[in-house]
Amino acid sequence: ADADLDGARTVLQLSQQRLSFMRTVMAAKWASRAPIEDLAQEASVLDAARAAGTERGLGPETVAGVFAQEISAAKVVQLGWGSQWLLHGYPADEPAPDLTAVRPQIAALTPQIADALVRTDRLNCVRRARARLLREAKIIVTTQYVTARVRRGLVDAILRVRGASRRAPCAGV
Ligand SMILES: C=C(O[C@@H]1C=C(C(=O)O)C=C[C@H]1O)C(=O)O
Repeated sequence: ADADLDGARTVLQLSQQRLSFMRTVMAAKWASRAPIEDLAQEASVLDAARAAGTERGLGPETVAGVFAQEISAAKVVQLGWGSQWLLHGYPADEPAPDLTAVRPQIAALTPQIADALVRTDRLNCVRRARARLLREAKIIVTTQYVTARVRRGLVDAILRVRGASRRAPCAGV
């Protein structure tokens, strides 16, 4: 069961890494006047998440549920930067990044997150798992513009991840 908490901690660390790309993503969109939300890109992220889950014996929709929260978090952070630049201007002489260069780096985190999720499928057997993870999330997920609600969304989605087949009872976990 401690392994499950450990796996969840790793997912939170990788989520923090993923969110730390979002300032760059927003800068690229700002320069090209592209909207924050890109539904085609979201669909491809969710497809990759389902496939990664299935490959690892996880319920694909439960893995997609985690990535739905990753995406929602990503948009909150981008909106934070967009608001900041609307109010105060985009930083002088900061070059515009290339979105097509950043997205592969973000995509590379998907299998890593899925690997860590494999270790969390018995989290439901861990005492006070939600409270413990919320406390961890506050320490680990510190990207600017992340809110308590964003952290809660991530933690709750992690707690819902399950193996694809029927589970043994918690006794002995
Ligand atoms: C990160 C991006 O912004 C948004 C968030 C996404 C994500 O978290 O994967 C995908 C598409 C966008 O709605 C992006 O456009 O790549």
